[in-house]
Amino acid sequence: MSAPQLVVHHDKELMAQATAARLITKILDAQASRGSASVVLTGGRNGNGLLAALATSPARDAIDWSRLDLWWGDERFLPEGDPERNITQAREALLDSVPLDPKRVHAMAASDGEYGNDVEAAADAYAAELAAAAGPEDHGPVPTFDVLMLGVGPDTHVASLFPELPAVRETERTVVGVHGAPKPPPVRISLTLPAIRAAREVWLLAAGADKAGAAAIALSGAGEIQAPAAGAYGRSRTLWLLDSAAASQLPPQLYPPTA
Ligand SMILES: O=C1O[C@H](COP(=O)(O)O)[C@@H](O)[C@H](O)[C@H]1O
Repeated sequence: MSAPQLVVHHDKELMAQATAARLITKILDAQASRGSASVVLTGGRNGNGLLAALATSPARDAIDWSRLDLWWGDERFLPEGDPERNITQAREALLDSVPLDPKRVHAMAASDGEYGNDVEAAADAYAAELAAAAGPEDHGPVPTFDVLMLGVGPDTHVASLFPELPAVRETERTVVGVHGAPKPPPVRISLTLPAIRAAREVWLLAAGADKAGAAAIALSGAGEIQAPAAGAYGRSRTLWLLDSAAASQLPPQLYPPTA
């Protein structure tokens, strides 16, 4: 477990641009040292803002997009192409404008896909895809993602792990179907906390005043069942990327930093 580190940007636009630059560097470093990079994308406003910033960065062309694996932390279980699906929004923000290898874009199934409306089968299939991508060096059923990003919801949810729902209590499976999510749509697919913790680096994104309470709770010692964001950490690094509005309720011992 790595203790959270905080980076607070002035506003959400700056946070998106700086985080896009950070992600580009991280992908380049991973490709240089391991040949390819793996990134887990998040849905939501902050995640899509980051992808849009990356799309307009001239440095995006430094990335070898054909040597990048993209995974998702969660997906809204809706028909293919639905505008509310996380992958639809990611395609629009960035993915359709860069030369990715389609075989390395690991989408979670849609509700009209090969598993039909069976969200458990769709979750199991994603778990199997992750397990097939993991090697002996990963010591488990999930690849050691270079960066796994999570948008923090105003209720402290991350991926589709909502406070007190069964998915956040999962300790064995790496991917689960989620029912009864308080944020629409109610049916979703999500990585679990054990899968999230397989990542080398976990980046939690929180921008906007509506995230201030969630950041304060998750960073103040709350339990992960009540505050799922508190249970998200990486093997080597856990980075909270905030804007000043989202940092406005942090306790003074956390922010602002003392000299
Ligand atoms: O529904 C979701 O919400 C969260 C956070 O979204 P935001 O719009 O409040 O930033 C996101 O992390 C998750 O991937 C998504 O499915």
